[in-house]
Amino acid sequence: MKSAVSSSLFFHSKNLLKPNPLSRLESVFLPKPSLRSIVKLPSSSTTSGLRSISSSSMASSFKPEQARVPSALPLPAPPLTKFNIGLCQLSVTADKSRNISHAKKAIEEAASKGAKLVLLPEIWNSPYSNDSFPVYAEEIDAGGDASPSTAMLSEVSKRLKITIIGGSIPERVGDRLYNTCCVFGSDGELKAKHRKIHLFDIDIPGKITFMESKTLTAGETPTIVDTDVGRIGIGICYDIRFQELAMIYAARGAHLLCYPGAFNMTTGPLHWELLQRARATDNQLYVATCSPARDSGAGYTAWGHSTLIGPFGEVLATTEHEEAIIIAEIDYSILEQRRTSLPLNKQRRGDLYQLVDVQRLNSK
Ligand SMILES: NC(=O)CC(=O)C(=O)O
Repeated sequence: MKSAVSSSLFFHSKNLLKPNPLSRLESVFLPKPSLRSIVKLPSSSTTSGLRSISSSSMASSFKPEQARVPSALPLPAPPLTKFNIGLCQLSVTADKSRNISHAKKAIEEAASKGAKLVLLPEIWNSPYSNDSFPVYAEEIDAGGDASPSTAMLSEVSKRLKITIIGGSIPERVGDRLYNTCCVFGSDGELKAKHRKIHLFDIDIPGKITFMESKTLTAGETPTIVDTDVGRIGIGICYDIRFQELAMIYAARGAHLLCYPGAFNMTTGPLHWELLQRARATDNQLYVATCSPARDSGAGYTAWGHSTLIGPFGEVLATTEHEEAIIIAEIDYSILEQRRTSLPLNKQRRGDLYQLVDVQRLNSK
């Protein structure tokens, strides 16, 4: 078992940031002529045979508003535009009460460094294994002693007046187990619960075999929640591979997608950052992820590399595989800027394809 947390175990992201590419991106945006010329092409002009774009022709014949069914909601005005997010990349042990007190101290440290939103890793109160899930599972809806992990999250979010996306823990409901993320508002109330929709069943011979479906049941609904720090869509780890979920959240007006996740040593190096940047770039919103720290002696070795991605696909803050607390700024005013400069939402071809949000459609 690892020693209890001390603040020296944690690092401010500034020490660990990769060179911030935003400055490079700004220089892409600042000379604006190239982008302006794309947007301002007169509707009659063509370049090398490419069809020109103007919002009037798109609205009439390309039907961008019909590319999302029901139509996409406008981006809501967030309660605040700029704030700090804290990503707590935590070590996880077999000692559940240590994991809970460790997470509590990390949240307190993130808040003391200015985080108004804190994100925890996937399965932070238990080892990530099918043998452990039933043993560590909690009855979240019962609360109190039946769910010490979420009782802690509720207490700390209320005391510190912050929003917490509580990573995930194994949840028991009758004879079923779920991989569940709880969102607590700054009043300590449980605002939303996301049960991992896509179970992680993988078999790459000689590399990694893991079947979550041996013990877990898949969740049934996408989860998007209005908080003090904006509208947030939730996915857990493998959920990030399914772009339709992220597209649905974007069409419902999400500012930020949060994915607690524990990628592994086979897929992590190739896919983890790629998927985060893809979800952010395609949907022109922020994406935040949080992994457990790596424990090479564990049955399942997590890749680490918790990250914040901006709406142009830029890595704003990241870390390696050790324990870390990343503190990074989110600025929602960038969302409209990016969407104005690169107006994907006005350029979709609703005449050629449509994304159907089944839940929203059926609730009409
Ligand atoms: N652990 C997961 O849920 C997902 C993962 O590791 C992968 O998709 O790869």
